[in-house]
Amino acid sequence: MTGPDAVRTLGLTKRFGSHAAVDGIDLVVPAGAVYGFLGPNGSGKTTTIRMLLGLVVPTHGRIELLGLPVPARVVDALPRVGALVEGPAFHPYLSGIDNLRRLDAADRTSDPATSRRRLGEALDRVGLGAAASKRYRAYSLGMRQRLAIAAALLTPKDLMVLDEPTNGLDPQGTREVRSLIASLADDGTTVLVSSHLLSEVEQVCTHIGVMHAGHLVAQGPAAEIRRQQEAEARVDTDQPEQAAEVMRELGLRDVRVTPHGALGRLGDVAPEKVVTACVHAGLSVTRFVVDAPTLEDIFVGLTGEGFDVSG
Ligand SMILES: Nc1ncnc2c1ncn2[C@@H]1O[C@H](COP(=O)(O)OP(=O)(O)OP(=O)(O)O)[C@@H](O)[C@H]1O
Repeated sequence: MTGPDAVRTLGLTKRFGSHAAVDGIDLVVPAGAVYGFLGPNGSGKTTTIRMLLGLVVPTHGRIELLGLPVPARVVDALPRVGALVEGPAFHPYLSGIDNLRRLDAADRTSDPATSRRRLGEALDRVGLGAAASKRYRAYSLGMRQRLAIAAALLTPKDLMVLDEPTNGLDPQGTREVRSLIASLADDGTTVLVSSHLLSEVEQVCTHIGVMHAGHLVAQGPAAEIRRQQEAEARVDTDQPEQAAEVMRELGLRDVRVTPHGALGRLGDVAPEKVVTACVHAGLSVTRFVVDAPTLEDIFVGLTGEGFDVSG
């Protein structure tokens, strides 16, 4: 997709007293991305999202949403942004569709003439078409969260911002929300989704940003972060010291000698170069392995904290 990035911030900062909840972050969410905004609880994700949506005034920094400066043009940007931040209040004894009808009627920007069609489309969009007339109290947790997303989709959106949409959901509900995120992305909607549970979003993210203590400690395409951050090459040989020397000369970092050979972080060095250089140096290589770290490993390295993978 071309056009401006869906979200861009520069030096975005929020202080509460002397505490910087968000400390000078430069967030870039490209149009068309599913951006996983990850980090442990309290790392500043919600505060960032609230600033993006004009709900909290930044202490410093600039924000652009869909190419428009916020807060100056927030009124023009927000109708194109669907948000799930606090979750709308639904009436337990009303059906899903009646709940949406109430919300739509209360929205001064929506057109009553098209309400019926838009309600149907939003419910179908989240897979609740068949359960539209069931009472809200009979919905499962996953269905409730999908109805909240439908509420954000009553008018077409270019960007969806979902703050911890899988919080409190069982594995089935989590899968439902995840597949909904994937289908929103298929339709060209940019999605910014926050989570402290890596496993819940990593499968659907094209991009990730990792928050730690108010700082954005990593950001970029998910594949690139996986590739660049920590991939390690391991050479098994009966001449470990010489192998380590070759690896250092090639520019590998953190090179260590092991009982069976040597290993080091590849960085930008192509793995095949390691093998070629070892062979050229006259080493007999008995095994060569590249260990790509899991995102979990990377986050533990970046934040010093594990992500709760069980939920
Ligand atoms: N209104 C507020 N007043 C004072 N401190 C606040 C306020 N809102 C957030 N904080 C603090 O800012 C820090 C970041 O909180 P934030 O809610 O943005 O984190 P988070 O990453 O979204 O975590 P969580 O997933 O727990 O919501 C925390 O230390 C929190 O206590």
